[in-house]
Amino acid sequence: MTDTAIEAVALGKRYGRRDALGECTFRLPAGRVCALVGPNGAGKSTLLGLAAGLLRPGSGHLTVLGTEPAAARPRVAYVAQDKPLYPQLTVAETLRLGAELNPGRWDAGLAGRVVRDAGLDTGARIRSLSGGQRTRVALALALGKRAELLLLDEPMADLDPLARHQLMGTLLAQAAEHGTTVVMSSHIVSELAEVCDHLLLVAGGRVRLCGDIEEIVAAHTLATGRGPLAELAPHTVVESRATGRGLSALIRHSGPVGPRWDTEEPSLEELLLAHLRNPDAPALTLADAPAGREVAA
Ligand SMILES: Nc1ncnc2c1ncn2[C@@H]1O[C@H](COP(=O)(O)OP(=O)(O)OP(=O)(O)O)[C@@H](O)[C@H]1O
Repeated sequence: MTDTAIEAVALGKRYGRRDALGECTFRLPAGRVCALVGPNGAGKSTLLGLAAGLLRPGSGHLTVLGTEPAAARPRVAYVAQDKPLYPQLTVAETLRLGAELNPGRWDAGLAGRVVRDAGLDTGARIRSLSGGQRTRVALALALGKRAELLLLDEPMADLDPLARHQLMGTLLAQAAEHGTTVVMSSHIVSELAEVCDHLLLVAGGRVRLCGDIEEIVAAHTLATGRGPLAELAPHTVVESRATGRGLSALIRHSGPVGPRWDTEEPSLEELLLAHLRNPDAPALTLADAPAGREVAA
């Protein structure tokens, strides 16, 4: 078993003349729960489709669980953004199909529990279900597969808060018990902060941040003061804004910050928002082991 779930080297993908992803280089260690974040159109679904072996790279290279994405498919579960299912099948027939397609791996108890927990009628046809109920069936299929890598494209978007909380709990418990790697795209940053330990931020088809969340946060400082901004020049300034108290800057520190600045660690949300507002800030990719070292900027 490889210690790397996904490795991309100069990965690129075009649709016609449009670059959806370009020059993406990153490594996701196995066993992590990774938040895949980025603005609309950033390339998140494209990246997940490539990792799922459903799209082919236009350039560069991608390995999944130590092999080509297509070869890894039996060990990977992918829940696409639109949660495609067969509308004419019932919930029970859908789960039976999951069992047939995954001989030797299928966990019927877990898949059944995920649908029964919401009181879903297993005789109901998929086409009669609400969006959130369909999502639940799609997640039941993904979890029942007992995959080594779960690729989830906005899995929680149409679930009610209780269902989100409950399904996220099931997902994390399963991931922890079986060492499953999870990659989850979402726009709900506050929720990701609670469940993810790894971050991949893409914007404009490029990797902007990648690494352990605690280490990425620790590499940044929120500095507030009366300036001048030039005092922060030794550091990488991701964003600076005028506030009631003078200036507020999110920096990637290189050494101590001057005494005229109050400093604190940013929250993940503050850090992500600053990077999303400033997509041209220098990228940061942290090595994952042993203590997290910067390997590229
Ligand atoms: N099938 C396609 N044909 C042509 N262009 C596409 C196709 N799929 C995606 N794109 C384009 O590729 C870029 C990346 O799209 P992608 O769906 O990967 O972004 P995303 O980060 O998942 O966005 P969102 O957060 O809105 O779901 C966008 O500019 C999009 O218009």
